Amino acid sequence: MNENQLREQIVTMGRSLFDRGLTMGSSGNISVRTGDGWIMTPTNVCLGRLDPARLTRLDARGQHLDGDPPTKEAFLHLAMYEERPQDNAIVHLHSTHSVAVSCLPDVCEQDCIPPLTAYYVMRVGKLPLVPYHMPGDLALGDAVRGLAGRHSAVLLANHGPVVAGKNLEAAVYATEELEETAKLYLLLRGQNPRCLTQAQIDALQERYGKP
Ligand SMILES: O=C(CO)COP(=O)(O)O
Ligand SMILES: [Zn+2]
Repeated sequence: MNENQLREQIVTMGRSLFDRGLTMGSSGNISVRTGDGWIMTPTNVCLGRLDPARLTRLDARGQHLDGDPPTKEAFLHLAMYEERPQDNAIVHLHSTHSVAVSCLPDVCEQDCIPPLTAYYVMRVGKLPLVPYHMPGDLALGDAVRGLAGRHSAVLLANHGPVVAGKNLEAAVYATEELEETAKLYLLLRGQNPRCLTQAQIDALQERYGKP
């Protein structure tokens, strides 16, 4: 895809996510890696009403080139890209059920949501919790850097998911799968649901690879 197509794709995906209530107000941000840097959503914009011409462009060193000022979490996206050279897009949302899980007192910090379904295992896998820091806190970058090599998705405590994918479509699919599985997890809490076994997980990863 050329740069204009990537810009249009960010706008289309942002509108779709917002229109379906997957993020609210001016929350969330999206980025894609280009041949010579990144295109990101600007800070304090609604993902449902992005202007392709005003998206932020960063150079290969992460410096602001043009467009509106970048998301306050540009450093967090860059930290994740650094650890995941195979990925070219990142989506961060305040999707309600995922945020709810990130606030639970007894959440497992190594893996916040059990392997309830095949598609969750295929698109997300293990989901570590990143300790709470305020949005824009540079400490989030270090925390994510330590996890992103092994995990394509992380959950920021009391905040929301950050999900990488090989392209924007893949990152959005994984974010949607995460949100729906978080919803299932909350529906099933206290009911001792049957999860996929390790053998079932291994078989999925053998056929479809690790997310
Ligand atoms: O989700 C957000 C902060 O966590 C949104 O921040 P930005 O508007 O700076 O992208
Ligand atoms: Zn956020």
